[in-house]
Amino acid sequence: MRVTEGGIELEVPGEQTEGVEESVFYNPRQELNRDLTIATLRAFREREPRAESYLDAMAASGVRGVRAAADDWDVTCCDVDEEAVALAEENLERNDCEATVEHRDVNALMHEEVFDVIDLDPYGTPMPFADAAVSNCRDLLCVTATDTAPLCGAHFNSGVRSYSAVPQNTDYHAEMGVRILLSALARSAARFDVGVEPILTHATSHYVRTYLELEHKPTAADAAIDELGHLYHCEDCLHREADPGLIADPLETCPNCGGTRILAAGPVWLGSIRDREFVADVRETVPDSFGTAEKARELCEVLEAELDQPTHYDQHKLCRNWGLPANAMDDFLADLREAGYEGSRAHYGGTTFKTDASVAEIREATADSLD
Ligand SMILES: C[S@@+](CC[C@H](N)C(=O)[O-])C[C@H]1O[C@@H](n2cnc3c(N)ncnc32)[C@H](O)[C@@H]1O
Repeated sequence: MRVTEGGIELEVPGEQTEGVEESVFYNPRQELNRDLTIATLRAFREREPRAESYLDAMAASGVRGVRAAADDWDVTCCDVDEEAVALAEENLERNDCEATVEHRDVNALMHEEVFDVIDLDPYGTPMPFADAAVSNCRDLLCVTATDTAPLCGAHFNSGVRSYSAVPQNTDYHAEMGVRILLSALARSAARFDVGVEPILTHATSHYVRTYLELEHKPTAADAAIDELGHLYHCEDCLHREADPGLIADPLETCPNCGGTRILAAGPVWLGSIRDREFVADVRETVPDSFGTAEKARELCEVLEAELDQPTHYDQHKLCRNWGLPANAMDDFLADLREAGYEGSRAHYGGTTFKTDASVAEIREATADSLD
């Protein structure tokens, strides 16, 4: 079937049924991910003009590589699958784009060659590729993880195995995934004296995507490790606390309700998940011609305004816990701000928000409007 995306044309094997395209080599649901990738590459090149080489490490149809090559990146497409490699070659040719195409295990390639930008987009966890990527990427590492159940603690053992951390299944599950992934990548990078700074991260539908600016310096690796810590979550009243530092000081009893059903997660990334200015640059770089332009810009806008707190609340879940009907999110946030707290929407979904108020303070600040 023929697919058009970001101004390029692809031929991918598969059937088009009722407008939904299905192919093992091309996932239309990842178009937002790819549009943001291209916008991020453009914004990053403004920031770091010497960045030239881009490795599409898991090329499949070659869609990312073709789109980057059309933007004048010096592209290498790699895939371990023979059919994918042939397809990527055809799609490059179809769009008059040049790139090096490698048919091999990308871990071996990354250990042999250094790239300015590496894009990891595997099925499931990216961690088997993390060591080779962080040690052989000069400037920007782009990573997708689609194993959201292990990341958020729903598949606990798998999460522990893949990420060498303890994830917990909470009401902020997508954010748990973001922070477990960033923690694991920061720790992998630190082993090679590389520091990571997440300049853009989002959790969208069934994946987490992050862009890490790398600094090859032990002090930068130390600074990234300083962003790690633990999260404690009360299953009864939804109170949560962040505990910075690698040495955990676990909560035994909830300071809000006295409950003892406390979940402990970590090490997680407690630092910022994006650079606001960079996200604004990305938003401004998204052209109208991108299929997901509106969605991409909206996502960037929410990310720019989102507070840095390491967990978000779900307003509906809180109100259910209090046995009260939820009101409009704008009114709810206005009450928090009027009471002197910070409040923002979160990009994790319609009823999610962030605040510096504790669960008890939220209850008090919004009581008049909800009761
Ligand atoms: C999710 S698909 C990539 C999708 C593509 N990047 C896109 O945006 O449409 C994952 C690809 O990774 C490839 N892959 C898996 N393990 C690999 C490895 N060790 N080295 C290179 N490619 C690998 C698979 O063959 C598959 O084509």
